[in-house]
Amino acid sequence: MAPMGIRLSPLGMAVFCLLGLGVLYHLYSGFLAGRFAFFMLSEPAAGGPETPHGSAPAGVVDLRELLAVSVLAAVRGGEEVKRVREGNVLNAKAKGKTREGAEEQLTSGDLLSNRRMFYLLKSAFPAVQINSEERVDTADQETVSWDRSIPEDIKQKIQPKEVPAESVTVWIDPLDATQEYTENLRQYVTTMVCVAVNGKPVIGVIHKPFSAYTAWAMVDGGSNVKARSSYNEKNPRIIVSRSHAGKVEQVAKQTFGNKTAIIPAGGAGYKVLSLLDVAEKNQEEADVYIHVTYIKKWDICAGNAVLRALGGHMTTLTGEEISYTGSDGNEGGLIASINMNHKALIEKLPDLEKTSHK
Ligand SMILES: Nc1ncnc2c1ncn2[C@@H]1O[C@H](COP(=O)(O)O)[C@@H](OP(=O)(O)O)[C@H]1O
Ligand SMILES: [Mg+2]
Repeated sequence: MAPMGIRLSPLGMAVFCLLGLGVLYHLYSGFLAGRFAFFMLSEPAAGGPETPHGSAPAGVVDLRELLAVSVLAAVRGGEEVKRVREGNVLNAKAKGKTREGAEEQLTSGDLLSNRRMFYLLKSAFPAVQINSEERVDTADQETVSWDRSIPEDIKQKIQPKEVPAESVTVWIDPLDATQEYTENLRQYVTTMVCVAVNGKPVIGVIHKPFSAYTAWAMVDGGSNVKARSSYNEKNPRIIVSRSHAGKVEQVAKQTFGNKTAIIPAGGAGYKVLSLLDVAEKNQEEADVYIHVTYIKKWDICAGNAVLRALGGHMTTLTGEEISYTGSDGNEGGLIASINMNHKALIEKLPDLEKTSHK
């Protein structure tokens, strides 16, 4: 049998210590040092380390640049959405059904906008993960490049802020409210880009192609849009889906009473804008946005980021934050509000499980 106690000679001890130091040095100079550098770079880096072309070092992205490209992508995608609608050749076809059995439409507007938005973002930030509602046809690449210019209003309001490229997930919705687009209800249509960092929605862009209106916001950064000065907390107007409603009317009435005003509208982007101070002719106003069926993360991420940046909230119906990494679906419904007691709203909601079995 081997002896239980092992004795090392002084030479053995020295070799052992040297080996240990070697391992520590390797860890520190490689992985840990990299992490530490990213951490330092996450601080606003006015005049920080830059490559000769003024862009962030490899492996790192500047959120201000990402915001600028996101706005451009939403606008450029919107041009396609508008062009297809005005040309009246939508080539609409069914791409499938939702879990509730509603037909999901796909048009040339969705596909052409997606192509533009995806390749613009991908060429500007090749290292970043991009999740889009529509599939990208790699055989049909578009060569669109970003000239690296940052619009004046973004420059004035936002400081450069670098984060590791691997922590970023971009979500694109090339045409929100496709159903309404096919019905020519143009006011509901938006294009959206969202940037999540470690799953948290940080940058949101919501663009209305038919009125050339764009809202953007960055958490802990700035925005070009703000909350309204007041909200009706006692008798809130509830904005809900017109084409994927599920039991939302029932939920809203059970929560706020039978007389509560319910506004059916298309598009998740449009419904988030209805909670804000948006000076737009065809934009309705509401106090709370509720959605009870399954929904995809590209539909809600940009609105979630904008609300969060302005001090509002978008959570599941049980009050959980939605993480914008991993799977593309959100199962828990959503409730969005700003300048209201969001927790109190959630506590008022009926148990959805019970409601759906009624
Ligand atoms: N139950 C569901 N399943 C899948 N997608 C849903 C859904 N409910 C809503 N959505 C999507 O969420 C967006 C907003 O929905 P609504 O207008 O009904 O409020 C729409 O996105 P798209 O138009 O981008 O497909 C819609 O398709
Ligand atoms: Mg959508």
